[in-house]
Amino acid sequence: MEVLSVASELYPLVKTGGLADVAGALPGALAGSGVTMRTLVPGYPAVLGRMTGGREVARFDDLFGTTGRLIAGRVEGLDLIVLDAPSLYDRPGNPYMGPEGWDWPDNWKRFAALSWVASELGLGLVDGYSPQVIHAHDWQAGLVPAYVKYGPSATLKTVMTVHNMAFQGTYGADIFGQLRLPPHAFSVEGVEYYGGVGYLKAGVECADVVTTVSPTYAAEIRTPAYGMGLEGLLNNRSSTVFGVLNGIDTSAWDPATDPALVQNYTANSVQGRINNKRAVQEAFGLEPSDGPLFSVVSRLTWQKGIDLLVANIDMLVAAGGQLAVLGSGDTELENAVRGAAQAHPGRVGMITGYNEKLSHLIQGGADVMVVPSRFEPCGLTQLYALRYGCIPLVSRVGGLNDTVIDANIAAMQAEVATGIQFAPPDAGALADAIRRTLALYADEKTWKKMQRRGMKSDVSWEASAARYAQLYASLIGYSTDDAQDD
Ligand SMILES: Nc1ncnc2c1ncn2[C@@H]1O[C@H](COP(=O)(O)OP(=O)(O)O[C@H]2O[C@H](CO)[C@@H](O)[C@H](O)[C@H]2O)[C@@H](O)[C@H]1O
Repeated sequence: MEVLSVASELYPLVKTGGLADVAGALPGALAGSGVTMRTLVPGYPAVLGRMTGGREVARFDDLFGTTGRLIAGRVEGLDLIVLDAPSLYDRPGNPYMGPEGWDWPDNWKRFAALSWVASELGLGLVDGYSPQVIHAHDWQAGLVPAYVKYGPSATLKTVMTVHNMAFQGTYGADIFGQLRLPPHAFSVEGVEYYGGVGYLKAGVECADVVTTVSPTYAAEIRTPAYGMGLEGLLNNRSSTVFGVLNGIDTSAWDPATDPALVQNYTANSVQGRINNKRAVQEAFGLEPSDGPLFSVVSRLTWQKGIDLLVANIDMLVAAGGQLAVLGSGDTELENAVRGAAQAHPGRVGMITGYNEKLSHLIQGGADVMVVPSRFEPCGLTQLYALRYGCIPLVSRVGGLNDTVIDANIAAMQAEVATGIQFAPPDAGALADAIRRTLALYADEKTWKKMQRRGMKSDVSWEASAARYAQLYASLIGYSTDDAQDD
C-alpha cells in the first residue's frame, strides 16, 4: 500500500509541537505493516537545507500565482517529497509566523498550495508514483480531502487526522475563488464554514475517514465543549470518526542511550536519575535540593492550563517542592511564570524558548512532569515522562485520560498506578493533586515502584501503527493479512 502523508511540520526537520513528532514517527512505525509512507512537506529553509541528493520530479509554472517544483529524496531516514516554492516557504520564523510572531497573511495560500499539490500527486502527477491513500494532518492539509472529493479520481481515498481542534484555518469567503475548487464546493458539503472557508472543516467533511489522536478526545470532540463548532459534523459522521492513540519514538526517547542525559539509566537503575536532577537544577538556577522537582515542558497557552499551575506555585514551594519550566507562548503566561521564578529564587526556574535537548534532560531528571491541560487531544510529554520515570501529574482529559493510570486507592492496591490525575481542570483540583503527589514522593518505595511501572508501560507506536494500517487497508479494500505477507 502506498500512502502519502501531508504535514506542515516534521521532526527532526521542523517542529513547533506534537504534530511534527507524529508525522516524523509514523512512516517508520508503519514499516513492516505493508504500508509505504512518503511525506509531502513545504520547502522551508530548514527542510531544503538538509536535503542533499534530492531529484526534481515535477515543476509548476502556475502554483497559485507563483512557480514551484517538487524534489524527492531521503532525509534522516524519511522518504520526502518537498514542495520547493520560495515565494511561499522561503521565510524566516516558524512554519506559520514571521519572527515578530504574526501569522503570515497568505497562510491560506501557502497551505492551499500544499494541499492542491498533494491531490495532484494522488492523481499520478509523478511517473511511477501513485498513492492509494492520502493522509492529511491538521488544518494545513485540510483542503486535501476537498481537492480529492471534487477531483476526477473515484478510487483515491483520504484520511484526515485532527491533532488539535483549536486550530481550524478559517478564512473569509473572498479567498474561495482562488482555491481551484468548483463553485459547488462552496457549500455545507464542502469547504463553506459559517459563511467563510474552513480548512479543517473541509477536511473533516470531505475525508473518507477522520481520526484524532486518542479515543477520549474522539468522544470529547462530539460535544460543544470540545468540538469548537465542528461537533455537529462529527456527530453526523460518527461511524467514520476514530481515536488512534499516538505513540512515541522509543529509540529517540530512550533513557538507556539518550545522549542528552548526564547519566543514562534503566528501570532497574532509576537512582541514576539523581545526576540528571542535579543538572536540571543547575540549568534552571535551582538549589541542589532533594525535595520533589516538578517540571513543565510546553507551549505556554490557555490550552495547557499553565495558569492553574501558577496559582499553586506558592503552595508547592512552601511544601518543599521546586519547579522548572521550559516553554514559550502567551506573553501573559510567560510573565506569570517569570514572576513566580523571581519571587522564589532557587526554588522556581524558567527557561524561555524551545530547546529539544534540554527537554530530554528534564524528562530524565525531574521527579514530576505537570500537564494540567484544559483539553489535550493526546499529549506526548506525559508519554516521554512515563518512559523516563518522571511521574506524570495530569488533568483527566483527552489522551491524558487514556495514557496515565491515576494512583487512586484501587490502582494502588492492584499495583497498576503510573501517575496522578485530577479533574476538573481547575486550580483547586490541581492543588489536591499536588498534595497527593507530595505524599507519594515522601514514600520512596512506592514512588520507585510507580516510576518502574511507568517505564515499562507500552508507549510505542506498535498498536497504533497497526491500527492506521488497518484503516488504510479498509479504505481500499486491501486485506491486512495480505499486508503481513508483503
Ligand atoms: N519549549 C520546548 N522545548 C522543547 N520541546 C518542547 C517545548 N515545548 C513543547 N515541546 C515539545 O513539543 C511537543 C508537544 O507535544 P504535545 O503533544 O504535548 O502538544 P501539542 O499541543 O504541540 O500537540 C498537538 O498534537 C499532538 C500530536 O498529535 C497531540 O499529542 C497534542 O495533544 C496536541 O495538542 C513535545 O514533544 C514536547 O516535548
